[in-house]
Amino acid sequence: MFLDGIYKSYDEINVLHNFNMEIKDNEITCILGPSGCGKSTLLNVMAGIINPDKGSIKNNHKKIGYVFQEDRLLPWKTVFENIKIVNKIASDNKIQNLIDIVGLSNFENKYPNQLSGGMRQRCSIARAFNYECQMLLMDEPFKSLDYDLRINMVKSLIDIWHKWKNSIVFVTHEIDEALLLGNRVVVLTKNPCTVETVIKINTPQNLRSLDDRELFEVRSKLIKTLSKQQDKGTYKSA
Ligand SMILES: Nc1ncnc2c1ncn2[C@@H]1O[C@H](COP(=O)(O)OP(=O)(O)OP(=O)(O)O)[C@@H](O)[C@H]1O
Repeated sequence: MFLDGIYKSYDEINVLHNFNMEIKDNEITCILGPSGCGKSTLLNVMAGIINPDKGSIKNNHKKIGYVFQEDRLLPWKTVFENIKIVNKIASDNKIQNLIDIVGLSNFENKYPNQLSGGMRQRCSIARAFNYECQMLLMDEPFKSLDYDLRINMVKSLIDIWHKWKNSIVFVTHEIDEALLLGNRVVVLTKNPCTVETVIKINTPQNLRSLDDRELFEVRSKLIKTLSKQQDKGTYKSA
């Protein structure tokens, strides 16, 4: 996908101003940027949910999935049914496997109001995996999870992506998530939102550990770049 000269304003706020970015096929692109810089707006433009004021999007992907910051589950459907609904021909075994991957075994017949916020979000992630899209947009999908669960979800996402090799665009405030997941990490600026830096990480995801030399060097670069941005206090690194 290419975003070419994208502009998007809300009233007097120029959120995206001549924004250009390429999302490579079959890669995970992680996006970091100051709070309120326009990351969700950018994903919404990519998904076609909002139209840019100007600019063009070149996209070969017919099926785009989206994991929103909130779970958006159907309250009258169970966990199993919420996951099934986006791909009704998926086998029950496949859906059960996704439920197990996201750690919701034994909750298949529960309704969203019987789950915690983190469990609902994991259900919405399983639903996105069941959708089998060519491009998956994920807006801070693990933010309601505690550290251990987040790291487990990162590992599950890597396993699924290895089988599937679709394009994933993953917005996060967590540097460690970006380090473990991204083939590329894009840092955005605020007012207006533009691409500050793109860092490529060469070590394959399944061989990465946060102590690796390459990740250590990328972390230092990211911290340096992000510290130039406003709201640098919103970034966390374990
Ligand atoms: N529908 C809207 N109407 C008016 N202003 C909006 C609208 N959506 C977003 N904005 C403004 O646009 C800017 C970018 O918002 P956006 O949600 O895209 O940022 P973000 O980087 O995703 O934020 P966060 O890191 O807090 O999730 C913010 O100043 C926000 O207040």
